Amino acid sequence: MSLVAENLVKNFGALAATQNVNLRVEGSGVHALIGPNGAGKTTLVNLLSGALTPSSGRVLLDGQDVSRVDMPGRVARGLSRTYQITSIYPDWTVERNIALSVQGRSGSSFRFWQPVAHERNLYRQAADIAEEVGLTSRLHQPASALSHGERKQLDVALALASQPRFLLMDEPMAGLGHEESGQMVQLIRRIAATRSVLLIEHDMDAVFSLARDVSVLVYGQIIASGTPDAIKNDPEVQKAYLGDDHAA
Ligand SMILES: Nc1ncnc2c1ncn2[C@@H]1O[C@H](COP(=O)(O)OP(=O)(O)OP(=O)(O)O)[C@@H](O)[C@H]1O
Repeated sequence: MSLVAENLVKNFGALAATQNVNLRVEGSGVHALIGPNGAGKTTLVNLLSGALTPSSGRVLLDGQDVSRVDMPGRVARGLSRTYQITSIYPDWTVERNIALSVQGRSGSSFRFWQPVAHERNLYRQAADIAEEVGLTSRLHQPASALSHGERKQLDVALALASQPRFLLMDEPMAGLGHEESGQMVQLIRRIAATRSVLLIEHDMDAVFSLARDVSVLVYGQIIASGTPDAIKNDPEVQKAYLGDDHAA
């Protein structure tokens, strides 16, 4: 189970948003990607997920070159992502939002000869995913009735609908209060027990409590990769990004 960026480059005109990035995300657990605003974190996730094509370099999924494979193709190979801006249908119930995502991402077309059994199966899977993200009690509520934190949980549920082995999470704590952030940390920990998670996050307490490995991106380049302790104590990282707050 490995997701690898190899000499990855992305240019937007004259701007090199991703500069020769080498990154290896492997095994279950959380690999955090941190860096200042505009460092190129979202661009890198877009390259890994297939939303963007690299200017040069490769993305390897379990050793296979997927650089030219589109997003649905990568989802089918076990790579999914959450977004900074969610794509939830507010008038639909939580259950329906998840069920449609299961159907949409399973790649299997509608089985017209057993529609009822198929639908039952979709809703059973939706209920299982809702349970995993802690939304069972909200299953039959419209998504518009959810709190901001619950909506983030639903966003994670939609990403889990394709049964990914790799999950790219783009700022899942953004806009969450203290308690909601704590719940999201627990949820990510549960997810990462059996999956490989690449987490982009500005909340350093969350990053350092969750991550097994941390990579630091500055001006499109990875300036350091290592354990949370090694990163906290790296003078270059402190200078470029962390300041003294997280120095041990
Ligand atoms: N489609 C695009 N066209 C042109 N420039 C872009 C495009 N997408 C991103 N950029 C630029 O690339 C750089 C990296 O942006 P990116 O959104 O990847 O950074 P980020 O680290 O995710 O930032 P943040 O933490 O604020 O979300 C920025 O200078 C941004 O303006």
